[in-house]
Amino acid sequence: MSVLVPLGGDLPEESRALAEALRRLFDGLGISVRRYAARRHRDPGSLSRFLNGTRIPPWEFVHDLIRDVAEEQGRAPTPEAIELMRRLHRTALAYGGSALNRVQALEDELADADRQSLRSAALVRALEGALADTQQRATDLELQIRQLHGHQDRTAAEKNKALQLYEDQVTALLRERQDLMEQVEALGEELKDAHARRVRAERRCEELERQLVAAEEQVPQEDTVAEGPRAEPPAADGTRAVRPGPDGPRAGAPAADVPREAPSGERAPARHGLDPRFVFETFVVGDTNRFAHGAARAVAEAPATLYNPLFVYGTSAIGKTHLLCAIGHHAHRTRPGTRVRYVTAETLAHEYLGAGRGRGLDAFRRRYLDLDLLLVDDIQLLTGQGGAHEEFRRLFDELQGARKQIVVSSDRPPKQLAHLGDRLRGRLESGLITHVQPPERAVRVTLLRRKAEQEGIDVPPETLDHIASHVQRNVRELEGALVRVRAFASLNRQPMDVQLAAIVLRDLVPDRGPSREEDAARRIIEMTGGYFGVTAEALCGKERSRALVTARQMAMYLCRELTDLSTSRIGQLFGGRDHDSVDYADRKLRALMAERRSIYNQMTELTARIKAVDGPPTDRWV
Ligand SMILES: Nc1ncnc2c1ncn2[C@@H]1O[C@H](COP(=O)(O)OP(=O)(O)OP(=O)(O)O)[C@@H](O)[C@H]1O
Repeated sequence: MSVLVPLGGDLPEESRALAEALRRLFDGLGISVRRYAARRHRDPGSLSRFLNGTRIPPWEFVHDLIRDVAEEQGRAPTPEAIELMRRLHRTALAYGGSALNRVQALEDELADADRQSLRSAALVRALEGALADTQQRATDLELQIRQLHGHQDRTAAEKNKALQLYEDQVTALLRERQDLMEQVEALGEELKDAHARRVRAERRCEELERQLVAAEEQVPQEDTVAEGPRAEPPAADGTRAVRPGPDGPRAGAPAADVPREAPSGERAPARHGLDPRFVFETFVVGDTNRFAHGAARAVAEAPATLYNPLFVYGTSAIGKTHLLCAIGHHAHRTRPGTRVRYVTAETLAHEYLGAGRGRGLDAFRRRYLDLDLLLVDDIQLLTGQGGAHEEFRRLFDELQGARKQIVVSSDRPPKQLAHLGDRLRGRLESGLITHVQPPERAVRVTLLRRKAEQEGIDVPPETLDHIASHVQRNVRELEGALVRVRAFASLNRQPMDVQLAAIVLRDLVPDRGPSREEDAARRIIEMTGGYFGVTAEALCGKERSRALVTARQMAMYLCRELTDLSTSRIGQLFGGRDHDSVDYADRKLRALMAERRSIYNQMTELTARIKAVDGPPTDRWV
């Protein structure tokens, strides 16, 4: 809208003020009137008149100019600047213009006021709404707070009730626990007693079983040939006992007390738990055992001076027990009065557990601390039950401190005896460690020749050589092979030549890794049980019916012959029996096979069946 301003005459003050403000604003654009008029499509004349105050421009022009100047200066027009110009423009219209201008100005102002009033009314409405909302929310929250307070009170009351209940229960349980702990203590004592009684009863059973079998064998039987002098049964304490003569132990024994060679399958009375057959004189020396033999001799000749302890290790049946016993015999023979004891680690642990506490334990300790020479076989089988490792370590320290000799054997080097604990293992490593390896061929031939001589049989050298070349790892297996060849030859009335040996030995000794030996033994037990119609559990159990005893002995014999396991380990697999039981079964079966065709046939058939199967035993054994 264009506004007319009166021409000529004095300009009203208000118009001049507006024109002055417009000119200052326009200067901020930094361009000429003409150029600005061209850019905004305006008439330059009118534009000049606005600026010199001769016409009052419409508000839109003023507003545009404010915006253009702000843009030119790189900013937005400030509300204060707009308001200032608005006031100047209104004043100019009101006082500097015509009546029409004034009407127009008042209308503008009214419109502004109206807009303002509308805005204020809208604001009032919005605020009223917001107030109502806020009040409503406050009311809601108040309600929620009251509900939560109620809930909180109820929960606290319930919690207090539950806490009280728990406290009552805890008090009752604590009381019950105390009672139970007292009962546990009492039962523990009873259990210890019962355990000791069980160990004693087990030993008694073993002993009676041997006596029973020995007694049975005295009774003449149709199919049985007398067995000759019997082996001395082990004493209840697990060592092999001295059978006293009428005047005390071994009256009339040779002056030097040299154990005589016992014929195969029999055992002369033993002394100090030492097997009388195992002396240095009967030990065949070769490259694989020379060092161990030399160390054993040195220890036997001067106990507790050179190597203490002496630790001998190697696989099964390569002469470790033989060397231990030989040391004992030699020491005893050359220094009469030397107190020697040979014991398996298993027996040692049993004795310790059976000793209990108090006097029993004192007696146990005295029995060992009185010794001059302690020979412990199969240390790998020393159980840690009831602190047996610690006890043995203590005995070890005291004996060593008192300059008493200790000799220990094992199927593995001390480093691999982690289960004995670091302290005991350290003691075992502290002396001389010797490794015995399976004998070389020449030694094996010598051993076979000697065995044949003892048995009084004539075996051609080439047959001995054939056997020696086929059975390499285990002397027990080697001797077993000779027994088999002999039995087969005698039953078939054939000469013991190489052909016959080849037939008997075919597949006799399987090539099996050591880790599978126990699996193999378990399979043997299962299959022998199956063959005789009894379970493996019964075979390893305590029942002693005649049929079961024979089947059990056959299984033991086969385990010994067909695996590399030590006799002690085999005994363990048979329900925790000791190695004497296995030795006894072995001797008995050898004799029976040579005498009774039925037994030989059964053993041959069973062996063939066992060899035909190659796989792990069933889960029952796992
Ligand atoms: N070098 C040897 N000279 C004479 N006999 C030997 C020799 N090596 C082993 N033997 C004989 O072999 C049989 C088994 O030996 P021994 O009982 O000493 O074995 P071991 O190594 O202790 O085995 P295990 O750990 O299974 O008991 C014994 O009859 C023993 O006399």
